[in-house]
Amino acid sequence: MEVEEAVFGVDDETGAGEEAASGKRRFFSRLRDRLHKTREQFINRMDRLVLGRKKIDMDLLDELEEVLITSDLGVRTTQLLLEKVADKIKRQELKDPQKLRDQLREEITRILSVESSAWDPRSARPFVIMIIGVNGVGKTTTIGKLAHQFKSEGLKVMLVAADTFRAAAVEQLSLWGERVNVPVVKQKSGSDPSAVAFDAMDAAVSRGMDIVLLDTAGRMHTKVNLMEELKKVQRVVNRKDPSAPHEILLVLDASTGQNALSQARLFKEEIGVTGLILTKLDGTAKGGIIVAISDELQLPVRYIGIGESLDDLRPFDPEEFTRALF
Ligand SMILES: Nc1nc2c(ncn2[C@@H]2O[C@H](COP(=O)(O)OP(=O)(O)OP(=O)(O)O)[C@@H](O)[C@H]2O)c(=O)[nH]1
Repeated sequence: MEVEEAVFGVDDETGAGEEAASGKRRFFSRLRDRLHKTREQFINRMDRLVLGRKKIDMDLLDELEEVLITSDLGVRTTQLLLEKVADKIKRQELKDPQKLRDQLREEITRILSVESSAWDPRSARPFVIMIIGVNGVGKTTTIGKLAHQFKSEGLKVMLVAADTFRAAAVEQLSLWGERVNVPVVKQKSGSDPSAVAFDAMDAAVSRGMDIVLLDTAGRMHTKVNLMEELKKVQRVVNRKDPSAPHEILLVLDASTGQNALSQARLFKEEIGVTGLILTKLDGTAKGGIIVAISDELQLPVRYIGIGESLDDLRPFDPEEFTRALF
């Protein structure tokens, strides 16, 4: 086993609160900016729909249905939203077409606020996070960004290259390790991923790590082997620490729209996914998929990715997201 060395820096906590607040503000304006294609596809079309209308009639609801479906909210979630709107109209609580927007925003925020256990990486040591998802969705990049964030919070992070099938994947993870200055556990290409995970668990304990980020293979999700292999990694980690893995996060590429939804369905069925990370919400008009996935799968979105730089991954806040979108 090989563990690349890293030096851990000491964080300067002076003005940390202020810095966090201004970081949040900066992220919000970037989020707003990067969601512009989804906004154009969804919100702006909805706004144009109600423009100049005096009442909400069947025609308007039909057109709204089309906007929702073509914004990747999916048939099921679209029906749910339309039922809520129809219900409000029936109860005379919604008459003005101009109020439709507020109504939808409220409902969508509710859908995105999936109930879940608190996200608490300090609840165990090491806190083991398995990152899963098909190739190309942004897994490795996301691991790099997560490592950077945890490290800047003063946590000791270790990366584990359990995607041993592709030499390039191990190499890419090593580069991230160097870039954010955290150790990477790896073995030679082709070795058993669960053996890498097994050794990594020992290394993490002996080196007093706070966070272990496990990168896994992502060949096509239709291959039964992949699921079996992921389960094996999960079992091995669990044997080392009965409370681990503490999170199994599924990474999905939002720009693939309905495809991301079917991947999520399949992974959830096979593996005990605990949460989601939606990447590439920038530059896509298919961002509405986040609503469909939350509604159908009832899994919390833990992080969203809105670009390629280190700071373009943030914890997901439904309120902030809908505020930026609408
Ligand atoms: N625009 C944008 N690009 C992203 C985001 N996250 C990741 N990417 C890019 O997506 C591409 C694929 O990312 P990887 O991290 O290599 O994806 P992976 O899932 O590890 O893929 P494999 O290594 O092929 O399994 C890279 O070019 C990333 O820079 C994001 O939030 N926005």
